[in-house]
Amino acid sequence: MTRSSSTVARSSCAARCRRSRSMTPCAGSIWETAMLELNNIDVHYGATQVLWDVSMRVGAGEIVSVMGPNGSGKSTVLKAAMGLKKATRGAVILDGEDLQGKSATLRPKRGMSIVLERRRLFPRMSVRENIQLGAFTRTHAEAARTMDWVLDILPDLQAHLNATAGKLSGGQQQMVAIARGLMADPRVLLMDEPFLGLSPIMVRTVSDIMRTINEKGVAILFNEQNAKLSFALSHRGYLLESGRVVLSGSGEEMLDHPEVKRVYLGQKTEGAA
Ligand SMILES: Nc1ncnc2c1ncn2[C@@H]1O[C@H](COP(=O)(O)OP(=O)(O)OP(=O)(O)O)[C@@H](O)[C@H]1O
Repeated sequence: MTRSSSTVARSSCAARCRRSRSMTPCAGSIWETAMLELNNIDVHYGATQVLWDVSMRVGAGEIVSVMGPNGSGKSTVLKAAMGLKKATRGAVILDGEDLQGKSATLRPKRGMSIVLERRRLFPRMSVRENIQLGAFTRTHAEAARTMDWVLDILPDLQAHLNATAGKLSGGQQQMVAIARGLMADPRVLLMDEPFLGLSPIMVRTVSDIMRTINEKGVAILFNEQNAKLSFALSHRGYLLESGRVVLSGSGEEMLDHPEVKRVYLGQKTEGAA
């Protein structure tokens, strides 16, 4: 299959997914009332372009995944959304406000925060100190209130607040990283490879935590290269290949797409040799 024929087929599928959105509970009005929008984003590292014309939407209350193979640009999408990597073209819109070109520190103030890939904790600091770093834009009183809310979502952290972060297991460290992201009291939480390096049990635990966070009214945009995990957890998903969005739809539609099944789920599909 050639790239061009594949792209045409996939683009029409993406359009069909959008047109048929009322068939799925997650889309419809949510699509129309996008909270976070990436519009036609290009990103370069030096002279090398890694994202081309990437457009994505995250509606209030949605879990949205970005799936794709190694090096397809998933992390760069999240970094561009968070302002950690400047897009060379396009716009990042949060609740109608164009954040493109504005400082990354404005995002938490506007209700967006990120859980970085590989946790990025300060290993010699305590769990409490690591978590509190996420509240750097907030008052002491606000941070204290949010800490209670965070510990309600992640009660297992309570017993480890005074422990040295670097001594925790990978799964516990991921909880700390999530807690730190939540301390900004975000309305949209970006999660860069939240399952990286976790055991299957911890993957289930972190998936459940993501659902709980979402049920509390926080929209989530996350990336993951396992198709099943990505699309089973998300209301909607995007497939990114070589820096381009090649397919989008509801989680169910993505899991049911013949190409996702064949290439990313290793399933034989009708007509396949
Ligand atoms: N700091 C950087 N400098 C130069 N190139 C980079 C940098 N970061 C990423 N890249 C390149 O940009 C492309 C996209 O990388 P990115 O990390 O966004 O992909 P990814 O889909 O998240 O990959 P992975 O699943 O392996 O984390 C890759 O070709 C990568 O080598």
